[in-house]
Amino acid sequence: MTESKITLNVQSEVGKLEAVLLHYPGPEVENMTPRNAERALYSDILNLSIAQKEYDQLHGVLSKTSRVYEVSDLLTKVLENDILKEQLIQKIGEMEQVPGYIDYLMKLSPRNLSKILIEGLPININTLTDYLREEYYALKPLYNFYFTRDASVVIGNNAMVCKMANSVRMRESLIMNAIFKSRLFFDSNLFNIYDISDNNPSVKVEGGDILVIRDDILLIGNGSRTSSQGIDLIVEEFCKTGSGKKHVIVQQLPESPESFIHLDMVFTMLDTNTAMVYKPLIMNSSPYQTVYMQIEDGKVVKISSSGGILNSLRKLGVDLEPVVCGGKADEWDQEREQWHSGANFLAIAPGKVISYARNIHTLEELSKNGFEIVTAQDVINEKYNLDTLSKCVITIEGSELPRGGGGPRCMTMPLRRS
Ligand SMILES: NC(=[NH2+])NCCC[C@H](N)C(=O)O
Repeated sequence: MTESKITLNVQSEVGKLEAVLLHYPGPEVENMTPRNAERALYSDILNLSIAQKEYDQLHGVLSKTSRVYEVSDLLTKVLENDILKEQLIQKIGEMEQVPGYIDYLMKLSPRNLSKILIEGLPININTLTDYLREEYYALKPLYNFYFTRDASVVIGNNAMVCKMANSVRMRESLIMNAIFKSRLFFDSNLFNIYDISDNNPSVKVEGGDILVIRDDILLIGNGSRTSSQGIDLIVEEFCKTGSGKKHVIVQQLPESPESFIHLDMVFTMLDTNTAMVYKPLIMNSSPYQTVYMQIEDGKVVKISSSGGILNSLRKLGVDLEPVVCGGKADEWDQEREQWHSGANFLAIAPGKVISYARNIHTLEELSKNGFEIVTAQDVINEKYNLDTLSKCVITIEGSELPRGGGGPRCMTMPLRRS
């Protein structure tokens, strides 16, 4: 990471990625047992050493192609400032109801504190009540922090801090808020959904549900992680900035299975004119509505049901060719590959995307659509010059990482795209 500040700017899902925020998965992802894996929002427990090797491939490709920021480095820098440190610790003490640990945390060095805030802090057991509670942690590990996509989002020049649906991910948002608010690294406006939600428990917003399609179009998933009340707040904030027309397209999502948690698990952009779709939900008729909202000079002037994401976008001049996750032939392949984040792509430039190597039917479909398949290792070793390829999928190994419940889009938070 270099030192100069950058201005946040994201106006699309596919513009050339210039800066991205990552978190290298550490011991926090293993700090669980089958008894509490579900509470950690995991369907299985990862083998960390393999997950890290897989993550190295993602990290390697992104470091070659854009500027990479690591959350724990930024957090450590923030904690070097005593005032910011105290503000963050107080907030955590209050939100996670651990006032008794504040003095201890304040005495830790910035690096050590950053580690504990991410990897968790075991509870001091000196009362019978604590003993019988069978709780191992005072501060739970941030099991899901390697999915940096979810706790904050950059929309235009704004950083938005999310209000997570599950308390086990709440600290991620507090940390992201401290990082943006410090203004040490990024120039941007900041709005925090927690702060503007007025403690309304119905307000929930997570970044995996938010796609910036164009500077005037947001596509938002509405399901277990992002509520209608949350979307109404985003609409209000999004309306306030700038003048003229804006468009919000909302796609309802099923509550289960858990692979439908975010919109980016069923729909992601691959190029200016191509999207990856999970066909049963995006192209077939289903009980899940697509709703179009038009906003003019700060006011919602129209809300109507619209026949699907592709149709809504086409009306706004964004004509997308869908590529079917799992291939067109077999619904089981579609279901299985969607489960392993087969629709979750990150574009690092128009038509240049990253995905897991395991989803072979999806890759075959992409190949039929003119995408060259190259491995992350070959890109890292400079066997390919990405500038000379027009459309490509860079594949990373993914046996362990997808067990956490997400893919390349979930694991990356774009800070700047051109
Ligand atoms: N943008 C995404 N789809 N993120 C996936 C997050 C998965 C994570 N286990 C959770 O349940 O929160």
